[in-house]
Amino acid sequence: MEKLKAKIRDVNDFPSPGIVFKDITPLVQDPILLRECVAALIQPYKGKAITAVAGMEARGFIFGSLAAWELGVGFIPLRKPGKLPYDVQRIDYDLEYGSAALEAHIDAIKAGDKILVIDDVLATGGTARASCELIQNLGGEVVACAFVMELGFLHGRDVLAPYPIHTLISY
Ligand SMILES: O=P(O)(O)OC[C@H]1O[C@H](OP(=O)(O)OP(=O)(O)O)[C@H](O)[C@@H]1O
Ligand SMILES: Nc1ncnc2[nH]cnc12
Repeated sequence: MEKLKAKIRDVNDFPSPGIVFKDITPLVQDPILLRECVAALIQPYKGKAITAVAGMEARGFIFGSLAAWELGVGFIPLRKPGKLPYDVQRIDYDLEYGSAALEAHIDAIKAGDKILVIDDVLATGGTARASCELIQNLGGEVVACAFVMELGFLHGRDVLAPYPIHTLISY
């Protein structure tokens, strides 16, 4: 996983002063590492009963849709407000650098669906926790949350305590 770390770039003071932003664009531009990264993300869930992968806009779309493809299941986009065209359910939450909201189509998940949640970064856990609650509010079951990296000093794991977590890299 050191190879992955080497391709994640620190950008200081983005998007606001004091934040060290973990930029995954060098990683996703590397075709071999991108494949290795997605393979490692989905490894614990191969052969498990997963109905769909859900990913959060925007970076969760990159890893989530590739993971869905590899697992042979569909992808559910959890989007920023006002982007989904049909009827939505919404959830509001806080993150490391502000507050935000996500929406899902009301027919994206059926009762009993088993959902794997995928994103690039687990920071405060606000985004992932809200995503899990949105999925549950629509009747789905969250099987686990998988992330490329975890910012351990922000204790997102505690916020996500009710859910199994899989991360590839920790800072
Ligand atoms: O654990 P948290 O503190 O909630 O932070 C993690 C979230 O923050 C980033 O998304 P962001 O909202 O910046 O959106 P983006 O993917 O569109 O850049 C990241 O992609 C995660 O979704
Ligand atoms: N420090 C960080 N770098 C990249 N994405 C983030 N999402 C929340 N905090 C982040």
